[in-house]
Amino acid sequence: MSLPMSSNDSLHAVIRRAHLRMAGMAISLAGVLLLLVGVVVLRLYLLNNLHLMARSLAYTAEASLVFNDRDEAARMLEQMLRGEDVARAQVFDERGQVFVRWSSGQSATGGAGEVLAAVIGMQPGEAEVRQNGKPVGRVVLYSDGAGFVRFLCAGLAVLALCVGISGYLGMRQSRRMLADIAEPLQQLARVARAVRHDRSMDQRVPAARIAELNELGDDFNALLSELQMRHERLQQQNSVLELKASRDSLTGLANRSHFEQRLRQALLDADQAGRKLAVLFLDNDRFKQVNDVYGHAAGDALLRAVGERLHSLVREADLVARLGGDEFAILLYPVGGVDDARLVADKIEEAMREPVVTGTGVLLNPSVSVGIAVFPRHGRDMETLLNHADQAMYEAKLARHAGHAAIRG
Ligand SMILES: Nc1nc2c(ncn2[C@@H]2O[C@H](COP(=O)(O)OP(=O)(O)OP(=O)(O)O)[C@@H](O)[C@H]2O)c(=O)[nH]1
Repeated sequence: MSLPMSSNDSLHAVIRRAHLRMAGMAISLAGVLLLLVGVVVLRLYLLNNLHLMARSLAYTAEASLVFNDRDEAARMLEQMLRGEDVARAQVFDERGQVFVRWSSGQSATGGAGEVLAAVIGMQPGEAEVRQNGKPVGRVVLYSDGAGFVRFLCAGLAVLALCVGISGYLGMRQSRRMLADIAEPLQQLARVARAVRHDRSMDQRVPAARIAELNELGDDFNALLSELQMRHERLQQQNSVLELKASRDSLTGLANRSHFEQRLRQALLDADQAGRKLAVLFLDNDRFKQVNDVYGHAAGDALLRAVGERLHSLVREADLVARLGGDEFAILLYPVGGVDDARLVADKIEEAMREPVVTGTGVLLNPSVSVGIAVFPRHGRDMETLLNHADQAMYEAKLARHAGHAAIRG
């Protein structure tokens, strides 16, 4: 059976409509057939009944006809037919003349029964009146069709009840089917939507009662697990790449581009929040000599050691970076002002007093020159601040070059 469907019909609506139609059609068909069979059987029964009644009247009317007593015949008809499903009765004498008539008057069905009886071809019930085997008259009875009307009313009421009950059962059945078929599909759609819109791959389709749908859900879940695994692997690889892209490979500190990115963000934030930040620019003193005298590996060891010491001196929120070569930078945010930044610079100088021992046992005296720039006092943008700090560092280095030895052998 094909059902007309609009593209927006839900599965629930389709199942419910199909159930209702099937139940309605089945019950209507069965009901109409039963009514037809019932009418045929009832017609036979009523006809038989009418004949029996006519025969019994024929026995009773025998005396009235023989003694030509019409009053007695009329009384007898009234007595015997009142309350029966008979509309009219006629008693004929032996010449075929009407001897007496009887009518029930206003019928309970208002005439509809008689029309119905005529429609289904209900014939009158007849019986001969005999005396000593010789016919002396005839009794004819016409049905008032009340039996048919009662049967039809009861039949239609039962049919309506059956349609109602089957409709209700159909709805219940469709609800159960909805739970078994539509709900797993809805869950599948919900999870697919969550994956598509929110990229949330940790949701799974619950188990379904129907084997095929359960298998579909399992396959979908397996696919999701695979996708989730790949997604997590990609995320891990991305974060490793991101980390690599923002780190200096020698010291493990932030590199220049990451430092500049963080500095830009911090400047925006400090500007909005009315806070201060400081940039410390650091350059190793006479670093070239380390490389020249002890080799590049010793120079690397010194750079790593300086990086570690710088990192250990600042707060978690601050950022230490190697800008390249023997240059480092520190972002202090938030900071109280120039004095706080100077305190950090002093701590750096203090930390550099401790010599560095390389893997090959070479003892190196680290020394760095530090320049300070504070936002907003020395500049409001990154370039100005870095230039200022660089200039300050250069001046500090000039002062240092006077006497400090960078290498102690
Ligand atoms: N070992 C090592 N050396 C590096 C690295 N990157 C740059 N250098 C060297 O570091 C030296 C930096 O020297 P400069 O800053 O120009 O000079 P300096 O000797 O520190 O002199 P001042 O800064 O004036 O005190 C150069 O010789 C570079 O070749 C590195 O990753 N490892």
